[in-house]
Amino acid sequence: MKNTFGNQFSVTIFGESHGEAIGVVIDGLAAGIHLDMDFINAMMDKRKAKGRISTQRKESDALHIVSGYFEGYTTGTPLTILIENTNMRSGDYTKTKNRLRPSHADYTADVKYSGYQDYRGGGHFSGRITAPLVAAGAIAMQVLQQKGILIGSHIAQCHTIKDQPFAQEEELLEQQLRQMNTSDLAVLDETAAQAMRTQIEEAAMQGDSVGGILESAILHLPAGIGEPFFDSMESRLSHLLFSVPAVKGVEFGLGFAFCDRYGSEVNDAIIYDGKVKTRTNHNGGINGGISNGMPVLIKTVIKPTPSIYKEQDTIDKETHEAVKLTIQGRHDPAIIHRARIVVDAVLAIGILDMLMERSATMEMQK
Ligand SMILES: Cc1cc2nc3c(=O)[nH]c(=O)nc-3n(C[C@H](O)[C@H](O)[C@H](O)COP(=O)(O)O)c2cc1C
Ligand SMILES: C=C(O[C@@H]1CC(C(=O)O)=C[C@@H](OP(=O)(O)O)[C@H]1O)C(=O)O
Repeated sequence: MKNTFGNQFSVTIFGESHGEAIGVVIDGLAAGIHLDMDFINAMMDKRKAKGRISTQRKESDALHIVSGYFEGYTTGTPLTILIENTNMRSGDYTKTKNRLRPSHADYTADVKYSGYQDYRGGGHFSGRITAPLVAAGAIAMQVLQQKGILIGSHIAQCHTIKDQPFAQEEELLEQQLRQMNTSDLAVLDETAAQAMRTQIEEAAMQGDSVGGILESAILHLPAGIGEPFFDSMESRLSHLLFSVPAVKGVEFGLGFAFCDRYGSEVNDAIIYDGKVKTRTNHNGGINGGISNGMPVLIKTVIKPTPSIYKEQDTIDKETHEAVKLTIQGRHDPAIIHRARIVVDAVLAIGILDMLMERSATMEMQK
């Protein structure tokens, strides 16, 4: 299915950045779940553009639940959420309509949709469509939290500034996740946070943009979730992560850093401490595509925002002549601080879907 993800907990997203509204249809929610709107809105708030480090397009992202919800509880039928677009400046895109933005989806959208796509603001390819994704992820997160599962991320690196890494010790990691989940700028080290802000603001002043790396963790996930090959936990989570605009790389555990290590250095010794555990967690909580009960550890690379104000080389899509592009409009000088909650949201969607698959199999056959 093209615009839908999930087998048991499925989300279908729709809308364009400059259309009337964007939204999501969620299927697979049980009847009788009391939605914690304060929790859901707090997650929505973390994606919002704030200050000089974000786009100046301000949207309230108010959630209008139009189906599947009655008197504070889910009904068990498809839950549809609409989010109105209220602050568009479509004129910014008129003059440069034929000039394909380097690194954005203007060219690929044009080829795929034969020129019928809504080009304003990147249309359906806009980061704006991650707002309904966060709404769906917040609902999934609420369900997971009731099962004791905790998900969170921090900005491990923004351009050249590094945060301290997540703690390896589980109790400390849990504290850090809880701290990040109440922070607006998800950085552990306050000095690094300030340096990141400065670097983003400096890039913005130059008409440029920066990217970075998010580090995420999933805690208290039981062992045994996932499938051996095509639906391995890595496959399912990276499928979702690569759906987020501007994500260009994902790694689990040591990831690419495995390349120059000996097996004897990076094999995770198995121990028993009330339950089966590993002494180290280089594999990021997953073996054979299946969770092993240790924290699931993921890194995600977010590229610098494609729409920059410096002059760029491109072509006119009608004439194919080489032209210069100077954009107008309101863009994020960095995406990473807003994408962090989108990453948490898609991880929650993926984990809930996999847990529901597992429990459906066990319930029916055991
Ligand atoms: C939360 C969020 C905000 C974004 N803001 C912008 C933006 O202001 N300007 C822009 O050009 N791209 C922005 N992007 C990224 C583009 O949407 C994305 O790079 C583009 O759709 C091309 O997709 P790709 O980078 O995955 O290839 C944003 C992405 C996210 C997740
Ligand atoms: C509006 C949001 O982000 C937008 C993401 C985006 C893009 O190209 O991805 C481009 C800009 O929007 P516009 O269509 O107005 O140029 C950003 O402001 C949002 O995330 O809510």
